[in-house]
Amino acid sequence: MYIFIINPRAGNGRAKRVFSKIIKSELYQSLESTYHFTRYPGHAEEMAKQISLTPERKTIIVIGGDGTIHEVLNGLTDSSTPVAFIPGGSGNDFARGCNINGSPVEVLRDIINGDNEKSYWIGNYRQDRQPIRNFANSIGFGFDAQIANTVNKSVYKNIFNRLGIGTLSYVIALIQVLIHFKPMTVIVDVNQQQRKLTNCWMVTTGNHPYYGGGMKIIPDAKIQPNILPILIIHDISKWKVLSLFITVFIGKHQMFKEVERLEATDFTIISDQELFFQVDGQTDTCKTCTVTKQVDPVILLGTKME
Ligand SMILES: Nc1ncnc2c1ncn2[C@@H]1O[C@H](COP(=O)(O)OP(=O)(O)OP(=O)(O)O)[C@@H](O)[C@H]1O
Repeated sequence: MYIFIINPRAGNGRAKRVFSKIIKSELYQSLESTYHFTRYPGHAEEMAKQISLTPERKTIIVIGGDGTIHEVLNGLTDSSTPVAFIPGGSGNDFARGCNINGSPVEVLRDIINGDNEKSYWIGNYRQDRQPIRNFANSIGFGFDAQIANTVNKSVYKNIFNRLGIGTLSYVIALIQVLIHFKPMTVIVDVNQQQRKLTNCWMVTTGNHPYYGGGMKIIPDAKIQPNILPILIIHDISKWKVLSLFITVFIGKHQMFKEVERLEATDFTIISDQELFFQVDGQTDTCKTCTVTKQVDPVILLGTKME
């Protein structure tokens, strides 16, 4: 049984259009399936939870963007329900990171064929004393989070998304944030080593390289168990940050001496002040956060990743 979860708001209606193409295909009509549209934020998470609790064998096929897959991965109660994703959002970093491409019906064929099945180790995070949550793409503290926050609140986001130049929103927000940004003082605990960073711009990790609709924030990140690739930018001038972020688009920013690239099974960030963070593009604040990898991978269908 295939159960489709579609976010009709994702990609300004793109996910809905993607599903209307799929529903007309012979392939879809040959499947035993049901579908559900999300009706409000958080609904995909609730549905994924209910679906994963049913005893039948089923596959969840998500049509939406990064926010929708984030919700579904947080709703799963265990890793026994395979998940597939057909991109229908604006940024679609999850699809990019997992090498899910082709027309909607081609992606559906890749899902049904079943020979494109891979393990996907999602990330876990615990902000302050709240319950553990999952991330599909990335979690970042500081500068990248403030950029995501500015983009999400902006009036230009939807306009640029409609024009297919959504990354331009991040460039504009980067300049807006750069003008006022104050570097953070944080304690970062990586590999049992605590360091105090007094001029820290950002601490970011991801399951794959992409952020902000295609920026290669951690160019060599791979979907793998147990290891978090961590990028820390600190002790850098505002002007140099600008040139550094220009190179993010081609994934060359790791050459800068102010960029540290570490690996760990987990890390904790601690601050006296509320810290901005972004997780899969949505923003929040916290004073401490521990990040790790989930031990049991999600079974992801329809991906051409290595
Ligand atoms: N029916 C609905 N009405 C309003 N918002 C919804 C509804 N269903 C889901 N949402 C919310 O829509 C938000 C945006 O979805 P999503 O992130 O998938 O699309 P996107 O922002 O266009 O794509 P991307 O994140 O890839 O740029 C999600 O945070 C989700 O909670």
